[in-house]
Amino acid sequence: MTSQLSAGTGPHTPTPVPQLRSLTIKRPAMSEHGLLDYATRDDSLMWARRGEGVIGFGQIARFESTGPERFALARDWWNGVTAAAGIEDPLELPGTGLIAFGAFAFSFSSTYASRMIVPKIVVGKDENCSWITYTVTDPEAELSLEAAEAELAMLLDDYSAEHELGAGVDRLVTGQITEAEYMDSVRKGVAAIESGQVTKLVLARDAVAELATPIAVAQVLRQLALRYADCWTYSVDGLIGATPEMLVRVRGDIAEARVLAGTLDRASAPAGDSSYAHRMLVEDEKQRHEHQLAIDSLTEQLGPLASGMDAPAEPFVLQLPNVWHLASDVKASLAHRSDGSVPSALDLAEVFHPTAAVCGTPTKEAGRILRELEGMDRGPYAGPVGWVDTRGNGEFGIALRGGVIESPTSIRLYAGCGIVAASDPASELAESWAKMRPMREALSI
Ligand SMILES: C=C(O[C@@H]1C=C(C(=O)O)C=C[C@H]1O)C(=O)O
Repeated sequence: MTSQLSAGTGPHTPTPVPQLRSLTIKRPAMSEHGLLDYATRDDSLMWARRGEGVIGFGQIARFESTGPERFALARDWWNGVTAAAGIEDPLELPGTGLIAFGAFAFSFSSTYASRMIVPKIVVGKDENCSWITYTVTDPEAELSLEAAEAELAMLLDDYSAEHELGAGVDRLVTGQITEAEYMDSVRKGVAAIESGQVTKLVLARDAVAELATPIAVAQVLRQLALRYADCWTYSVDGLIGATPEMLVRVRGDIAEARVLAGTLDRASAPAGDSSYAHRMLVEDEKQRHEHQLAIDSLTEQLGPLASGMDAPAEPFVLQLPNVWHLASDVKASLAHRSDGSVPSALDLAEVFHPTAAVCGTPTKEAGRILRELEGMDRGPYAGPVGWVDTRGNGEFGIALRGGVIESPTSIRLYAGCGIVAASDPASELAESWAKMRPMREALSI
């Protein structure tokens, strides 16, 4: 059953807004693996770090949009869904009640449809408790803990993904551009910087992993989550990965972001040199400059929306299994608007996207140049991926260190590098490979 409410305006056909009823109930404590115990289906939605987060099963509502208005249309739709929904949520925590997972295209010109998906069942966990949210459209459907648990048990038990042995061999093939073309685009990027058009440009490339057997998505996600414990492991409708970069997290009126820029391949580190990362990142002028540009772009946009902001003067070194990054955690108190509300995680994802860390500086000009130089559609790579609840809480990471599943046996991986005047094409190519390593390892390719 749908109401007469419709989402958005403009060239898009209005998507009917479903009338949802949802019930959230606290659940008993989970095992030490937390949510990972529930990451067994290849088709589930996921946002998790250190066993906490949200996993979604099934799809009760969905919205798609493209173009420059993709965020605004998604927001209108979500506001409509929220207004029409009957939500029973005694917990009222970030992530409880009705939530939607979202994945957004990097560019307004992408053919990738940005999407919001409301799961039928969500299992969630934070530092204090676990919960289940059950959502139905049928006005006659029973909304109870028993019905929710029965459906969850059925989804988890009945599912055994078929990953039969195939005939081919696993291989990695050239994506939309070759390695030589990538290095050429880096050269052109450096020239654009030297001519003063931009100060920084992020240039990306892709590679397609073709597997002999269907991708064991749940297994890949569990591996990423265990190995990349400092990252947020995500899975939204075929977009999967583990990102170290938090575009924005909103809890009540607090917004937080983890800004990364400045990378060092750990495979390049000389053995026994414990000060290597500090010297090559914290004490390196090029890396610090690149990092500062990323911080400035965030704080400039956050400033007008905040009543207070804490941006550390010195970045720290984030150590991941594949690379080291220069990282800064920025925290702000959001300014209340005249109606008392604060911007939602989805509002802020739109404001901050694309950051200098994945696009360049100044953003608009860098975006124009990268579309021209990259020669590929980034799809959802480097776009916001995460979830939002009906109170505006949510988490959107930047969809990095991942890929898009294009068929049961193929996945397109993406990686990019920040280019500044001192960048060297061969080093940037090597860095892009280092950034694809987590997915290649998880896929065993
Ligand atoms: C663009 C990517 O990563 C971004 C670029 C970085 C850099 O150039 O140093 C570091 C972290 C990310 O902000 C990617 O992983 O594809």
